[in-house]
Amino acid sequence: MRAALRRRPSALGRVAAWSVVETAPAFLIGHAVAGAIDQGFLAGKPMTGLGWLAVLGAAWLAAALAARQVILAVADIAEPFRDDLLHRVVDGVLGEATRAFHGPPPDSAALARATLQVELARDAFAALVTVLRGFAFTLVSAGAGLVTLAPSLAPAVLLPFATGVAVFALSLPALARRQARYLLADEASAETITSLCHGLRDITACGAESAMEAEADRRIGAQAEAAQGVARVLAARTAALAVGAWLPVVLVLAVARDVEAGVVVGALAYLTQSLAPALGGLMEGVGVSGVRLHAALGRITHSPPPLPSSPPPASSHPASSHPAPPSPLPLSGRAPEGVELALRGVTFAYGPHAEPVIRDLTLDLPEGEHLAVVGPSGTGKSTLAALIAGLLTPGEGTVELGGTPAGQVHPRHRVLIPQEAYVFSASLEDNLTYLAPDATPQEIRHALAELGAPGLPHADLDPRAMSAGERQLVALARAYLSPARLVILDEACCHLDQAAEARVEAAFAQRGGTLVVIAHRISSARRADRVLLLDGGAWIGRHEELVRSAAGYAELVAHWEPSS
Ligand SMILES: Nc1ncnc2c1ncn2[C@@H]1O[C@H](COP(=O)(O)OP(=O)(O)OP(=O)(O)O)[C@@H](O)[C@H]1O
Repeated sequence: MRAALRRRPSALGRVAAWSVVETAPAFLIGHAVAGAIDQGFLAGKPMTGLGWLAVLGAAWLAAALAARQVILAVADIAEPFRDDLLHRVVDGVLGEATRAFHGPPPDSAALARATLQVELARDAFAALVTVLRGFAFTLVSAGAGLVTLAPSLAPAVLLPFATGVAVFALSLPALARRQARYLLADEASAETITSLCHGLRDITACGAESAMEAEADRRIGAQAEAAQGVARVLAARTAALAVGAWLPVVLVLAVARDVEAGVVVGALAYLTQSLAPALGGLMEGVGVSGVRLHAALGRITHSPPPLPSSPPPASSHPASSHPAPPSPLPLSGRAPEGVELALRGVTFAYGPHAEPVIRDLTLDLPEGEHLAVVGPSGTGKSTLAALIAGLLTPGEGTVELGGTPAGQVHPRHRVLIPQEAYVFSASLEDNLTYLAPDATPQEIRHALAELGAPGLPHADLDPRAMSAGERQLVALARAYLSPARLVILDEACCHLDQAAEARVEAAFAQRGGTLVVIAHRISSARRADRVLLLDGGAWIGRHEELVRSAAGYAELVAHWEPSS
């Protein structure tokens, strides 16, 4: 900051020169008011009185023009300050990435956060320079005006004013600490809630809603407490303002004996029109911009302090994070009676004014059936999968599993495996038995053999070190071992080769229960008992029937065949 101020002496000079003009009314106000009253209106010379007021009006006009110039000059100081900070941030992040050549790539999210802090720092810096300058020049102008107008009244104004400034200055360190704590708490709750939103699907799939709700609650509570801490220190500002700005009014009136009326009003004008607003502006400016600048610079120059303990919730993208083991499954949720899946007139849109993705879909899937869902991208296959799993609620119609609304079925009784499989950092056994705590080692071996995954490492899994295909095999084996009678594979084999995919689908088909596969290869559709085509409308039938009866399906098959 010092470097930024020193680098532009001409801008500093302009700031000072225009500040003199801007704060000239602070000097003139008392003299003009006293002159207008004593020499003009009380002396029976209204034109003289008006003349004094006109002088003051002209000074205010010039001050308004000067204020504009001050802002431009301050910008000339603040912009290079911003550029400087930005260089440091970019150099720092890129330098770190270059040094750790074989390490992870540059953290672009951290860079984006840091550049945001730079913008905040620039704004706060400009605001602080403006406020401090305004306070200093107003203090000098109004102080000089007061001392020259009414030396006998000056101590009654200036002493309490200095006390008010001191009280405020003393409260600053505590305010800075509490503001910083508040900013951290705010960031922690934003981060938690963002990652909860990103991991919503996994959280629901794992039944971790109540644990995650408690976590969000904890963060929001901490933020509220930090905000109350800030508010308590801010109360000290009210005391400082009372002592510095309003006590002098009483003192001036108490000691103003043998002083002309115009001089008393002039002295009070210095206080109420110049000094008190300057003190209020200082408190607001330093209390907000100063503390904000302090926090932003702290963020930029130091790594952020660790957030309060407890790991973030699992992201839906294992490769980009270290998911922690999910919380135990909740006790709520029902076991369906049978697993016949029934969709009745289901319509679903992602917003009240959005076009429905699924429109009036009716579908019956008896227990044990294997259904493949196919269709061009964006036609609602994943949305249907989420509706069947009870993760989304239809706007109209019903989705029931064995007579129980899909949303009320306990997570153990239906499993949805998305494209990005969820694996947490724990042993293979922990991962596989999450939905089947009683599975025996023999059952685990059997599941892995059936799915063609006997070679998975048994030691603690590091999701980031595993291939996407390995992660899918872990998730598939976990679903295979679970008691779920409805399994939904939403492109869950997309990272496996065709042979491995065929083996997995065959294993699930033999396992029993109902199987819904969102297919990304024609071979998946061929293996299914029936195929549901979503292409804006919905068509259902056996593969051969659909090839004949649905032009969209024939086109899709023709498109897929060469690569299948
Ligand atoms: N959370 C969401 N909010 C708003 N719109 C969404 C959301 N998820 C999906 N959509 C939109 O709903 C439509 C259907 O999406 P969906 O993912 O179900 O299609 P899909 O057939 O599975 O596509 P793909 O084969 O590419 O995975 C798309 O237009 C998509 O942009």
